[in-house]
Amino acid sequence: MTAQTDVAAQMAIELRGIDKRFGPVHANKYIDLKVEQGTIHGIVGENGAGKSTLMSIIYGFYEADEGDILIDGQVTKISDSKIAIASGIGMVHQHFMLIQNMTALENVVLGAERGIMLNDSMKHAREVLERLSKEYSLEVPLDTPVEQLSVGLQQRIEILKALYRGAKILILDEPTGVLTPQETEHLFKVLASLKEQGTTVIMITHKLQEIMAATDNVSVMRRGEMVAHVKTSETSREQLAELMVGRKVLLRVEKGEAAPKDALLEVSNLSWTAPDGVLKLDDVNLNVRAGEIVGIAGVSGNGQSELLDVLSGIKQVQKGEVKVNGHVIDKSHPLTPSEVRAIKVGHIPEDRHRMGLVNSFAADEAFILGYHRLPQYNGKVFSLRNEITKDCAEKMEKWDVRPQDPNLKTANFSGGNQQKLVIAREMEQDPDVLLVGQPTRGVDIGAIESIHNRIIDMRDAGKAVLLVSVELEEIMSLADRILVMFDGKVVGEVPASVANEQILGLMMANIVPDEVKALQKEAQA
Ligand SMILES: Nc1ncnc2c1ncn2[C@@H]1O[C@H](COP(=O)(O)OP(=O)(O)OP(=O)(O)O)[C@@H](O)[C@H]1O
Repeated sequence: MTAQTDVAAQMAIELRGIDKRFGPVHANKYIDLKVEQGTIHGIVGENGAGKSTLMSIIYGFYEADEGDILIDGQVTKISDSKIAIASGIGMVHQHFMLIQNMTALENVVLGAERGIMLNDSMKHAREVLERLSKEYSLEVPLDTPVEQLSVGLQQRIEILKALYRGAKILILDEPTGVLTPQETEHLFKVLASLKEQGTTVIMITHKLQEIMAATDNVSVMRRGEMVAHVKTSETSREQLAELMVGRKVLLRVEKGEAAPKDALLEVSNLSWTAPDGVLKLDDVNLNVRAGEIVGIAGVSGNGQSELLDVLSGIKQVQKGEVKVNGHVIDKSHPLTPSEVRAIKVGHIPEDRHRMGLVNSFAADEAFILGYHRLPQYNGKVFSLRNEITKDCAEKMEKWDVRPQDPNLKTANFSGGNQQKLVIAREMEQDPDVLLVGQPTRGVDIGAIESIHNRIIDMRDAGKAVLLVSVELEEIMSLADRILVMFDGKVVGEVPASVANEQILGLMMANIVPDEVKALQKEAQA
């Protein structure tokens, strides 16, 4: 054995010259990567840099046009996921691959056992899963249908599924994008215990503080190339951001004082009950004035999503009243989402896949989605197609959506670029009231900077912005006033100048600290 193969043998996985094109898009350009055994290795890079493509090649979803993959020092041809799994590779995708009406146990066993799920194999699987759950703090209710479980628990099932199939190398694509801060903390504990037992973890994330907290080494991609490999202990968030984007990035938002005027959005005594009888919005009262950003903080699942859905017309008002720009919306005056848009309310939905885009549409079609009934488009979409495409191309350039191809199907854009498409569409309509849900989920650091600046520009242009985000840092740096929701209620309000993580964290658990109570009394007086 040569000295060189000795070095390679310590690597759990090594990539040599991996190259991949999708038509004209050169997604991975001769990538070299070494991932040491038993480490947590971060992969960062702008939206569209080629991270997911590279991981999909390792997992056998795509085959590289050129290059070699070495597992434990051996060149391994991974032509499909079955071979990847047999080679000890597991992957947890950004969008989970679980069958919603099956239980956790059934999901884990599905596909891993030969033939039908026999009682014996289920019994064995249960024993193995119970052991794995204990060993790695991955407790989940094994017999509950997945659809009834939180995203955090669903992610644990995905990890268990990979471990059950014998994964020694676990790839996580953007694992914390949909997790609460508590769930994220728990996930990092799980990853640390996996590492302790010798598992290698590769994690794609846009969150540089997570890279700093959880990884041993980081590789940086930019525009299809691998531009740097660094030890986490020898780098900083600022340096990583600069390596990713190729320029210095401002990690803090800069904004002046707000100059709010009259309320453009007024919500009075709004309640909404889900079809299963659960009260999701409980007597919500709030207003957003022209020229201010009101942030809503809270652990996800406390009514924020339903609030945005009702305000945007996706769900109908059942009780109470919403006043937008002088228009009253209530039970007897409901409005559809396109009618709400027509009264100049923009909506950037939290879930771009379910609500923001239609995957089979081309970018230029996606760009007028929701606005196609406005007089300028209604009945004319076909005859105006060339203009719509040209307009879309211009906006894509302005918003740096990559690739700048208005004919590309939305499904074929990277996650962050899909988000930029939705944001560009909504902001370019120049709404008076902008409802924003998780605007930077899955978005890279350079694009976050530009999205944050555009939200502040909207405020400074006299628009009313209601921002829902599970990222406390985002809420604290953008909002002028912060409301906290718990169990469908607004439990309190804090001026951004006073807010900090501790105060908001307590309020998110329905404990209003004395200093906030005093401020509220003062405001009432
Ligand atoms: N199936 C496909 N067909 C055509 N182009 C594709 C396909 N999959 C990815 N691409 C393109 O390849 C490039 C790399 O995309 P990829 O999803 O790997 O980026 P990423 O770094 O993971 O981005 P993000 O952080 O936004 O998820 C992008 O330009 C994307 O549009």
